[in-house]
Amino acid sequence: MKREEILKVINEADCLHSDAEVATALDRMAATISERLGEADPLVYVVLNGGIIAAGQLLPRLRFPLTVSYLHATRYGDATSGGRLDWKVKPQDDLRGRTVLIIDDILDEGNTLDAILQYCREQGAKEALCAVVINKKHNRKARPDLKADFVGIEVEDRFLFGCGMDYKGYWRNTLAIYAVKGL
Ligand SMILES: O=P(O)(O)OC[C@H]1O[C@H](OP(=O)(O)OP(=O)(O)O)[C@H](O)[C@@H]1O
Ligand SMILES: Nc1nc2[nH]cnc2c(=O)[nH]1
Repeated sequence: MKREEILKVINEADCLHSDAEVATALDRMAATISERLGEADPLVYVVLNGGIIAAGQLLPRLRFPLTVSYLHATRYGDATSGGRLDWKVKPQDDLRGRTVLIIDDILDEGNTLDAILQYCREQGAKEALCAVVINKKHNRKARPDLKADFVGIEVEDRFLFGCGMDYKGYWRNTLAIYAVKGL
């Protein structure tokens, strides 16, 4: 994409949640996570690429013992609708008997997190939980009862970017959450 097009996307986008609103949501999430997992010595996994901002903002708010690593799974690429999940890097630690917390930017249809959590449980995790900054509100979840354990903000059913989410590779690097004009 040309620089002018990249700038046009953000200039024309609707800002759905400001930096301050996302920060407040992260504070709330961190308090709930700390209450639930403060004693659990969790293995925390960031889902690359989208989870980098969520994790970078959330982890310093968690003031209890935990370890952090990453996994890499993707199913959208540059498209605005998802395909098959492509596992690029699976968790490298021994998950047996551990509490696992997965951090990602968004639970949309939920195929990504559903597969990741299932994998962790198959590997022997005692419990596998997930935290997302955004839950997208619609009735196309991979399973009707699919919910994240910790959610920051419920967002309308549009194609989003910012806060880790990309538009054709760009604009992951905002805290605020935007919807692409017309999408
Ligand atoms: O709930 P779902 O419909 O499965 O979508 C959610 C996933 O989509 C995005 O990742 P993407 O596949 O775009 O890869 P990326 O993290 O590299 O952007 C996002 O970071 C989530 O991991
Ligand atoms: N960038 C982006 N990635 C997603 N992955 C799942 N839903 C979305 C979305 O709305 N925007």
